[in-house]
Amino acid sequence: MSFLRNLVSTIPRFARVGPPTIQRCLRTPFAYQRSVLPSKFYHHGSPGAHSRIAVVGTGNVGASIAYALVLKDVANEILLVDANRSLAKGQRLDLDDASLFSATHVKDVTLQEAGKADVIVITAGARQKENESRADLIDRNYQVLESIISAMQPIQKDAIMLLVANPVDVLTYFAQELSGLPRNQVIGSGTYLDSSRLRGFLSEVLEVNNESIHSPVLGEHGDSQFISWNTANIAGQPILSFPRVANLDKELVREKIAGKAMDIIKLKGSTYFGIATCTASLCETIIKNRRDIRPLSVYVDRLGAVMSMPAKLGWYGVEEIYELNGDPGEEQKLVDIAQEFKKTCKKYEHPNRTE
Ligand SMILES: NC(=O)C1=CN([C@@H]2O[C@H](COP(=O)(O)OP(=O)(O)OC[C@H]3O[C@@H](n4cnc5c(N)ncnc54)[C@H](O)[C@@H]3O)[C@@H](O)[C@H]2O)C=CC1
Ligand SMILES: CC(=O)C(=O)O
Repeated sequence: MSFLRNLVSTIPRFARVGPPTIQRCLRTPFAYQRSVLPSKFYHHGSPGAHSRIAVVGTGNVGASIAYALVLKDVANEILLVDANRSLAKGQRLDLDDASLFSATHVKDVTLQEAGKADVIVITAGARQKENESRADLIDRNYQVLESIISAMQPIQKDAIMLLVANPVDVLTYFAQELSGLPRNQVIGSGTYLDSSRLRGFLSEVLEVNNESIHSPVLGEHGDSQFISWNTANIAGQPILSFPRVANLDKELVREKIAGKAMDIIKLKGSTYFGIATCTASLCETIIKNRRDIRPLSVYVDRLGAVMSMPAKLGWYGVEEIYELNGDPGEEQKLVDIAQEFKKTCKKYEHPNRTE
C-alpha cells in the first residue's frame, strides 16, 4: 500500500484530478464519513456522505458565500440558482476554476432542485442603496422570498434554511411561516456579522485575538441592535472590568458597529466578504454538527418575535436558545425590539401557519 501511495504522490496533481465522485472518495475515507454524518446526509445510495448546500441568489453576497464554501471544502456540492440564469451559470463556471484545490462540485440548478438540498441559503433580493435602511427592503424582498419558497416546494423535510437577505430577522420569520419547516430549522444570520465586527474592533482596543473575545451584538440586525456588555467577557473576566473597555463611549461604539454596513455601502456599493465568511462558517457548523453558539435570528417564544439571540446550532438546526443574564436594561431592549418586529410583521401575517 505504501509503495502505491508513494507511486501516486509522484504523479503531478493535475494529472490525478478525476471526476468529482472519485476525488471525494480519495479525500475523505468512507469509514470516517459514516462515523461523522447522520443519515440525512446520505443520498442516492452514494458511496459516502453527500452533503449539498444550495445558494439562492448569486449576486455579490451569494457568489461570495459560494466561493468561501468552495475554499473551506464544507460540502460535496454547491447548488447555485438565480432568477438570472445566465448569472448563475457564469458564477458556476467561474467557481469551477476556483475548485482546483477543493473537492466541492459546483452546479447551477433550478429552484426545485435547490429545495432538495441539506442547507438552503437565501440571499436573493434587493440590497440597500445609500441612505436606505434594511427595513426599506421589506416590500420587495417579501415578494421575492414568497416566490422562491413556493417554487422550491416540496422542500426536503430535514433541510436547514438559512436566511441572509435583508431585513434578515423579518424574512426569517416569513420563511418560518411559508416554508412548512419546523421553526428551529429556519434561521437567519442575524447579528453574527455585527458581533464579528465588534470583536474585530475590541481586538484592536485590547490587543487580544478576536477569537478570544466573547462580545455578542444582539436584537435586530439593523439600527436598533445592541451590545450585550453585561455578558461580554475575555477568559471569563467581565469585559467591562478592563479599563480600556470601561472607558469607551458605549453608545459611540454601538453606532460605529451598527453603521459599518452603510460606511461600506457608501464606499463600494455593497457588503459581501464579511457575510460570506460568517455564512460559510454557519454552514460548516450545521454540516459538521459543531453545536457552536452563535447570535442568530431565531424565534423567541416568550417574546413572540424573531430576533438575534445566542443559539446552539447543529445538524438539526437550533437546539437551544440562551437567555441573557437578567440585566433589566438589556431585557427592555429585547422587549422594545420585539414590539417593533410585531408591528412590522402584522401587515404580512400569513393565515396558513400550522405549528
Ligand atoms: N444579513 C446580512 O448580514 C447581509 C445581508 N445582505 C443582503 O443580501 C441580499 C443580497 O445582496 P447582494 O448579493 O449584494 O445583491 P445583488 O443585487 O448583488 O444580488 C441579488 C441577487 O438576487 C437575485 N434574485 C432576485 N430575485 C430573485 C428570485 N426571485 N429568485 C432568485 N434570485 C433572485 C438577483 O438576480 C441578484 O443576482 C440583500 O438583501 C442584502 O441586503 C448583504 C450583506 C450582509
Ligand atoms: C448589508 C448588511 O446587512 C451588512 O453588511 O450588515
